Amino acid sequence: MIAVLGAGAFGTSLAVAIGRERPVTLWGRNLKHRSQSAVSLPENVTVSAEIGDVGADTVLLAMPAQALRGFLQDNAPRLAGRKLVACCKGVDLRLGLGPVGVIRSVLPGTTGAILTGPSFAADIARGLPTALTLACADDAEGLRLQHDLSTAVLRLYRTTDVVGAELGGALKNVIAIAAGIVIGAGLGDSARAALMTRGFAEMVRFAESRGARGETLTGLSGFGDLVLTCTSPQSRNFRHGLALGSGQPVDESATVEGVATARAVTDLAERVGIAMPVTAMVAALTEGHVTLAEAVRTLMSRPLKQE
Ligand SMILES: NC(=O)C1=CN([C@@H]2O[C@H](COP(=O)(O)OP(=O)(O)OC[C@H]3O[C@@H](n4cnc5c(N)ncnc54)[C@H](OP(=O)(O)O)[C@@H]3O)[C@@H](O)[C@H]2O)C=CC1
Ligand SMILES: O=C(CO)COP(=O)(O)O
Repeated sequence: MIAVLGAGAFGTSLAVAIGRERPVTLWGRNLKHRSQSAVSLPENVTVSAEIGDVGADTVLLAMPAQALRGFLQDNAPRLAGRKLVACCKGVDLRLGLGPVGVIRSVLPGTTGAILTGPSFAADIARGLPTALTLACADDAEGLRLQHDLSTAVLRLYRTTDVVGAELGGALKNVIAIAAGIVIGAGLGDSARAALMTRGFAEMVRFAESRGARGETLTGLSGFGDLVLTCTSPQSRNFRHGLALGSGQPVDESATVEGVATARAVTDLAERVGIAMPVTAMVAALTEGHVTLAEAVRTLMSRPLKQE
Protein backbone atom coordinates (compact mmCIF):
# COMPACT_ATOMS: atom_id res chain seq x y z
CA MET A 1 0.00 0.00 0.00
CA ILE A 2 1.21 3.51 -0.84
CA ALA A 3 0.48 6.74 1.04
CA VAL A 4 1.23 10.25 -0.16
CA LEU A 5 1.57 12.75 2.68
CA GLY A 6 1.12 16.31 1.45
CA ALA A 7 -1.79 17.21 -0.82
CA GLY A 8 -0.23 20.17 -2.60
CA ALA A 9 0.44 20.26 -6.34
CA PHE A 10 3.10 17.55 -6.45
CA GLY A 11 1.62 15.17 -3.86
CA THR A 12 -1.78 15.31 -5.53
CA SER A 13 -0.34 14.72 -9.00
CA LEU A 14 1.64 11.69 -7.78
CA ALA A 15 -1.44 10.27 -6.07
CA VAL A 16 -3.38 10.75 -9.30
CA ALA A 17 -0.71 9.11 -11.45
CA ILE A 18 -0.09 6.13 -9.18
CA GLY A 19 -3.79 5.90 -8.31
CA ARG A 20 -4.60 5.20 -11.95
CA GLU A 21 -2.96 1.79 -11.47
CA ARG A 22 -3.00 0.95 -7.71
CA PRO A 23 -4.51 2.02 -4.39
CA VAL A 24 -3.14 5.18 -2.81
CA THR A 25 -4.03 7.18 0.29
CA LEU A 26 -3.54 10.94 -0.03
CA TRP A 27 -3.26 12.91 3.21
CA GLY A 28 -3.30 16.69 3.43
CA ARG A 29 -3.37 18.89 6.50
CA ASN A 30 -5.63 21.33 4.73
CA LEU A 31 -7.87 19.83 2.09
CA LYS A 32 -9.35 23.21 1.16
CA HIS A 33 -6.80 23.48 -1.66
CA ARG A 34 -7.62 19.93 -2.76
CA SER A 35 -11.34 20.66 -3.05
CA GLN A 36 -10.58 23.81 -5.08
CA SER A 37 -8.28 21.91 -7.41
CA ALA A 38 -9.33 21.18 -10.95
CA VAL A 39 -7.60 17.78 -10.77
CA SER A 40 -10.08 14.91 -10.35
CA LEU A 41 -8.93 11.84 -8.46
CA PRO A 42 -9.13 8.25 -9.71
CA GLU A 43 -11.31 5.87 -7.67
CA ASN A 44 -8.23 4.16 -6.23
CA VAL A 45 -7.28 7.34 -4.33
CA THR A 46 -8.62 7.77 -0.81
CA VAL A 47 -8.28 11.30 0.54
CA SER A 48 -7.93 12.00 4.25
CA ALA A 49 -7.37 14.97 6.53
CA GLU A 50 -6.64 12.61 9.44
CA ILE A 51 -3.15 11.19 9.34
CA GLY A 52 -3.96 8.56 12.01
CA ASP A 53 -1.99 5.36 11.66
CA VAL A 54 -0.21 5.47 8.33
CA GLY A 55 -1.22 2.02 7.17
CA ALA A 56 1.09 2.05 4.16
CA ASP A 57 4.49 0.42 3.84
CA THR A 58 5.66 3.02 1.30
CA VAL A 59 5.19 6.67 2.19
CA LEU A 60 5.78 9.57 -0.21
CA LEU A 61 6.59 12.84 1.54
CA ALA A 62 5.38 15.68 -0.68
CA MET A 63 5.84 18.89 1.26
CA PRO A 64 8.37 21.74 0.90
CA ALA A 65 11.94 20.76 1.81
CA GLN A 66 12.12 23.26 4.69
CA ALA A 67 8.95 21.74 6.24
CA LEU A 68 10.19 18.15 6.08
CA ARG A 69 12.21 18.05 9.32
CA GLY A 70 9.35 19.41 11.46
CA PHE A 71 6.85 17.08 9.81
CA LEU A 72 9.05 14.03 10.47
CA GLN A 73 9.65 15.07 14.08
CA ASP A 74 5.92 15.56 14.67
CA ASN A 75 5.07 12.19 13.13
CA ALA A 76 8.11 10.10 14.04
CA PRO A 77 6.29 7.23 15.81
CA ARG A 78 3.89 6.64 12.92
CA LEU A 79 6.60 6.88 10.25
CA ALA A 80 9.40 4.82 11.82
CA GLY A 81 10.03 1.59 9.96
CA ARG A 82 8.27 2.66 6.73
CA LYS A 83 9.97 3.17 3.38
CA LEU A 84 10.07 6.96 3.19
CA VAL A 85 10.40 8.56 -0.23
CA ALA A 86 11.11 12.30 -0.19
CA CYS A 87 9.31 14.10 -3.01
CA CYS A 88 10.81 17.52 -2.47
CA LYS A 89 13.79 19.52 -3.69
CA GLY A 90 16.00 21.56 -1.42
CA VAL A 91 18.83 21.80 1.08
CA ASP A 92 17.80 22.12 4.70
CA LEU A 93 18.70 25.52 6.17
CA ARG A 94 19.38 24.06 9.61
CA LEU A 95 21.95 21.36 8.93
CA GLY A 96 22.64 21.72 5.22
CA LEU A 97 21.19 18.29 4.44
CA GLY A 98 19.19 17.08 1.45
CA PRO A 99 15.76 15.50 2.05
CA VAL A 100 17.10 11.95 2.52
CA GLY A 101 19.75 13.32 4.88
CA VAL A 102 16.94 14.94 6.87
CA ILE A 103 15.01 11.64 6.97
CA ARG A 104 18.10 9.81 8.21
CA SER A 105 18.86 12.47 10.82
CA VAL A 106 15.33 12.39 12.30
CA LEU A 107 14.60 8.67 11.86
CA PRO A 108 17.91 6.79 11.88
CA GLY A 109 17.58 3.25 10.56
CA THR A 110 14.64 4.11 8.28
CA THR A 111 15.00 3.44 4.56
CA GLY A 112 15.10 6.84 2.87
CA ALA A 113 14.82 7.49 -0.85
CA ILE A 114 14.13 10.45 -3.11
CA LEU A 115 11.93 10.82 -6.18
CA THR A 116 13.09 13.77 -8.25
CA GLY A 117 13.58 14.93 -11.83
CA PRO A 118 11.95 17.02 -14.55
CA SER A 119 8.20 16.94 -13.96
CA PHE A 120 5.60 19.62 -13.58
CA ALA A 121 2.76 18.47 -11.34
CA ALA A 122 0.22 19.57 -13.95
CA ASP A 123 1.86 17.36 -16.60
CA ILE A 124 1.91 14.33 -14.30
CA ALA A 125 -1.72 14.84 -13.29
CA ARG A 126 -2.76 15.03 -16.96
CA GLY A 127 -1.08 11.69 -17.60
CA LEU A 128 1.59 13.13 -19.89
CA PRO A 129 4.73 10.97 -20.23
CA THR A 130 7.29 11.77 -17.54
CA ALA A 131 10.65 10.29 -16.50
CA LEU A 132 12.06 10.68 -13.00
CA THR A 133 14.97 9.48 -10.89
CA LEU A 134 14.41 7.26 -7.86
CA ALA A 135 17.52 7.33 -5.68
CA CYS A 136 18.01 4.89 -2.81
CA ALA A 137 21.34 3.86 -1.27
CA ASP A 138 20.02 0.29 -0.85
CA ASP A 139 19.70 -0.88 -4.46
CA ALA A 140 17.41 -3.84 -3.65
CA GLU A 141 15.01 -1.46 -1.92
CA GLY A 142 15.42 1.03 -4.76
CA LEU A 143 14.48 -1.69 -7.27
CA ARG A 144 11.31 -2.49 -5.33
CA LEU A 145 10.34 1.17 -5.09
CA GLN A 146 11.11 1.71 -8.77
CA HIS A 147 8.61 -0.99 -9.71
CA ASP A 148 5.99 0.00 -7.13
CA LEU A 149 5.95 3.66 -8.17
CA SER A 150 6.38 3.43 -11.96
CA THR A 151 3.28 3.50 -14.14
CA ALA A 152 2.63 3.27 -17.87
CA VAL A 153 3.41 6.99 -18.23
CA LEU A 154 5.58 7.68 -15.16
CA ARG A 155 8.92 6.06 -15.91
CA LEU A 156 11.40 5.84 -13.03
CA TYR A 157 15.12 5.37 -13.50
CA ARG A 158 17.09 4.14 -10.49
CA THR A 159 20.37 5.16 -8.86
CA THR A 160 22.13 4.57 -5.55
CA ASP A 161 23.67 8.06 -5.71
CA VAL A 162 21.31 9.72 -3.25
CA VAL A 163 23.47 12.81 -2.70
CA GLY A 164 23.77 13.43 -6.45
CA ALA A 165 19.99 13.17 -6.95
CA GLU A 166 19.25 15.35 -3.92
CA LEU A 167 21.65 18.07 -4.99
CA GLY A 168 20.67 18.06 -8.68
CA GLY A 169 17.05 18.78 -7.75
CA ALA A 170 17.93 21.34 -5.10
CA LEU A 171 20.55 23.30 -7.02
CA LYS A 172 18.68 23.54 -10.32
CA ASN A 173 16.01 25.61 -8.56
CA VAL A 174 18.63 28.22 -7.65
CA ILE A 175 19.90 28.41 -11.22
CA ALA A 176 16.28 28.65 -12.44
CA ILE A 177 15.77 31.76 -10.32
CA ALA A 178 18.91 33.21 -11.91
CA ALA A 179 17.65 32.30 -15.39
CA GLY A 180 14.33 33.99 -14.63
CA ILE A 181 16.12 37.12 -13.46
CA VAL A 182 18.13 37.23 -16.69
CA ILE A 183 15.03 36.91 -18.87
CA GLY A 184 12.95 39.25 -16.68
CA ALA A 185 15.65 41.91 -16.90
CA GLY A 186 15.84 41.58 -20.68
CA LEU A 187 19.45 40.37 -20.70
CA GLY A 188 18.69 37.89 -23.49
CA ASP A 189 18.69 34.20 -24.36
CA SER A 190 22.47 34.13 -24.86
CA ALA A 191 23.00 35.28 -21.29
CA ARG A 192 20.55 32.64 -20.07
CA ALA A 193 22.44 29.88 -21.93
CA ALA A 194 25.72 31.08 -20.43
CA LEU A 195 24.21 31.17 -16.97
CA MET A 196 22.68 27.68 -17.28
CA THR A 197 26.03 26.29 -18.44
CA ARG A 198 28.12 27.97 -15.75
CA GLY A 199 25.39 27.21 -13.22
CA PHE A 200 25.56 23.55 -14.20
CA ALA A 201 29.36 23.63 -13.76
CA GLU A 202 28.95 24.81 -10.20
CA MET A 203 26.19 22.27 -9.52
CA VAL A 204 28.59 19.49 -10.53
CA ARG A 205 31.50 21.02 -8.58
CA PHE A 206 29.48 21.33 -5.39
CA ALA A 207 27.80 17.93 -5.69
CA GLU A 208 31.12 16.14 -6.31
CA SER A 209 32.58 17.88 -3.26
CA ARG A 210 29.76 16.26 -1.23
CA GLY A 211 30.50 12.79 -2.59
CA ALA A 212 28.07 12.70 -5.53
CA ARG A 213 28.95 11.12 -8.89
CA GLY A 214 29.28 13.67 -11.68
CA GLU A 215 27.28 11.42 -14.04
CA THR A 216 24.23 11.67 -11.76
CA LEU A 217 24.25 15.42 -12.34
CA THR A 218 24.08 14.85 -16.10
CA GLY A 219 20.93 12.74 -15.64
CA LEU A 220 17.25 13.53 -15.18
CA SER A 221 17.59 14.81 -11.61
CA GLY A 222 20.32 17.30 -12.56
CA PHE A 223 20.71 18.42 -16.16
CA GLY A 224 17.20 17.25 -17.12
CA ASP A 225 15.49 19.26 -14.43
CA LEU A 226 17.82 22.23 -14.93
CA VAL A 227 16.73 22.51 -18.57
CA LEU A 228 13.04 22.21 -17.73
CA THR A 229 13.06 24.70 -14.89
CA CYS A 230 15.26 27.32 -16.54
CA THR A 231 13.17 27.43 -19.71
CA SER A 232 9.54 27.15 -18.66
CA PRO A 233 7.30 29.80 -17.13
CA GLN A 234 5.40 26.87 -15.53
CA SER A 235 8.25 26.83 -12.99
CA ARG A 236 7.66 28.85 -9.83
CA ASN A 237 11.41 29.32 -9.34
CA PHE A 238 11.78 30.67 -12.87
CA ARG A 239 8.74 32.92 -12.37
CA HIS A 240 10.17 34.19 -9.08
CA GLY A 241 13.29 35.22 -10.98
CA LEU A 242 11.22 36.79 -13.78
CA ALA A 243 9.47 38.99 -11.20
CA LEU A 244 12.75 39.99 -9.53
CA GLY A 245 14.41 40.75 -12.87
CA SER A 246 11.51 42.84 -14.16
CA GLY A 247 10.89 44.69 -10.91
CA GLN A 248 7.45 43.13 -10.36
CA PRO A 249 6.24 41.88 -6.95
CA VAL A 250 7.00 38.22 -6.27
CA ASP A 251 4.21 35.76 -5.39
CA GLU A 252 4.76 35.32 -1.65
CA SER A 253 2.31 32.41 -1.48
CA ALA A 254 4.18 30.20 -3.96
CA THR A 255 6.51 27.38 -2.94
CA VAL A 256 9.86 28.65 -4.28
CA GLU A 257 12.44 26.19 -2.98
CA GLY A 258 15.46 27.87 -4.58
CA VAL A 259 15.43 30.86 -2.22
CA ALA A 260 16.25 28.93 0.97
CA THR A 261 18.52 26.53 -0.90
CA ALA A 262 20.60 29.40 -2.31
CA ARG A 263 21.33 30.58 1.23
CA ALA A 264 21.96 27.07 2.62
CA VAL A 265 24.34 26.13 -0.22
CA THR A 266 26.16 29.48 -0.26
CA ASP A 267 26.97 29.05 3.44
CA LEU A 268 28.07 25.42 3.02
CA ALA A 269 30.21 26.23 -0.02
CA GLU A 270 31.92 29.16 1.70
CA ARG A 271 32.78 26.95 4.65
CA VAL A 272 34.58 24.41 2.45
CA GLY A 273 35.98 26.84 -0.14
CA ILE A 274 33.96 25.78 -3.20
CA ALA A 275 33.31 28.59 -5.70
CA MET A 276 29.56 29.02 -6.31
CA PRO A 277 29.35 32.48 -7.89
CA VAL A 278 25.87 32.13 -9.43
CA THR A 279 24.33 30.55 -6.33
CA ALA A 280 25.91 33.15 -4.04
CA MET A 281 24.60 35.94 -6.27
CA VAL A 282 21.07 34.48 -6.20
CA ALA A 283 21.26 34.40 -2.39
CA ALA A 284 22.48 38.02 -2.30
CA LEU A 285 19.86 39.21 -4.82
CA THR A 286 16.89 37.44 -3.23
CA GLU A 287 17.92 38.78 0.18
CA GLY A 288 18.31 42.30 -1.22
CA HIS A 289 22.05 42.64 -0.51
CA VAL A 290 22.94 43.60 -4.10
CA THR A 291 21.20 45.22 -7.04
CA LEU A 292 20.81 43.47 -10.36
CA ALA A 293 23.32 45.84 -11.98
CA GLU A 294 25.90 45.04 -9.29
CA ALA A 295 25.24 41.31 -9.68
CA VAL A 296 25.82 41.40 -13.45
CA ARG A 297 28.95 43.54 -13.06
CA THR A 298 30.38 41.22 -10.40
CA LEU A 299 29.72 38.03 -12.39
CA MET A 300 31.10 39.50 -15.64
CA SER A 301 34.24 40.92 -14.04
CA ARG A 302 35.42 37.74 -12.31
CA PRO A 303 39.00 36.84 -13.30
CA LEU A 304 39.17 35.26 -16.76
CA LYS A 305 39.79 31.53 -16.52
CA GLN A 306 39.88 28.26 -18.43
CA GLU A 307 36.54 26.61 -19.11
N1 LIG B 1 4.73 21.42 -8.28
C1 LIG B 1 5.57 20.76 -9.07
O1 LIG B 1 5.46 20.81 -10.30
C2 LIG B 1 6.68 19.96 -8.47
C3 LIG B 1 7.06 20.11 -7.14
N2 LIG B 1 8.10 19.38 -6.66
C4 LIG B 1 8.53 19.55 -5.28
O2 LIG B 1 7.50 19.12 -4.41
C5 LIG B 1 7.61 19.79 -3.17
C6 LIG B 1 6.25 20.29 -2.77
O3 LIG B 1 5.87 21.24 -3.75
P1 LIG B 1 4.38 21.45 -4.24
O4 LIG B 1 3.52 20.30 -3.92
O5 LIG B 1 4.45 21.89 -5.64
O6 LIG B 1 4.01 22.69 -3.30
P2 LIG B 1 2.58 23.22 -2.92
O7 LIG B 1 2.81 24.58 -2.38
O8 LIG B 1 1.62 23.03 -4.02
O9 LIG B 1 2.13 22.25 -1.73
C7 LIG B 1 2.88 22.06 -0.57
C8 LIG B 1 2.08 21.14 0.33
O10 LIG B 1 2.84 20.91 1.52
C9 LIG B 1 2.00 21.15 2.63
N3 LIG B 1 2.79 21.55 3.77
C10 LIG B 1 3.54 22.67 3.91
N4 LIG B 1 4.13 22.68 5.10
C11 LIG B 1 3.74 21.55 5.73
C12 LIG B 1 3.99 21.01 7.00
N5 LIG B 1 4.79 21.63 7.88
N6 LIG B 1 3.41 19.84 7.35
C13 LIG B 1 2.60 19.21 6.48
N7 LIG B 1 2.33 19.66 5.24
C14 LIG B 1 2.89 20.82 4.88
C15 LIG B 1 1.06 22.26 2.18
O11 LIG B 1 -0.06 22.30 3.01
P3 LIG B 1 -0.92 23.67 3.12
O12 LIG B 1 -1.64 23.81 1.82
O13 LIG B 1 -1.79 23.41 4.27
O14 LIG B 1 0.08 24.78 3.36
C16 LIG B 1 0.75 21.78 0.78
O15 LIG B 1 -0.24 20.77 0.78
C17 LIG B 1 8.65 20.91 -3.37
O16 LIG B 1 9.88 20.53 -2.82
C18 LIG B 1 8.77 21.00 -4.88
O17 LIG B 1 10.06 21.41 -5.29
C19 LIG B 1 8.77 18.49 -7.42
C20 LIG B 1 8.43 18.30 -8.73
C21 LIG B 1 7.36 19.01 -9.34
O1 LIG C 1 10.69 20.93 -9.87
C1 LIG C 1 9.92 21.23 -10.73
C2 LIG C 1 9.92 20.64 -12.07
O2 LIG C 1 10.74 19.51 -12.13
C3 LIG C 1 8.91 22.29 -10.48
O3 LIG C 1 9.55 23.50 -10.55
P1 LIG C 1 9.09 24.71 -9.62
O4 LIG C 1 9.17 24.21 -8.19
O5 LIG C 1 10.07 25.78 -9.94
O6 LIG C 1 7.69 25.06 -10.00
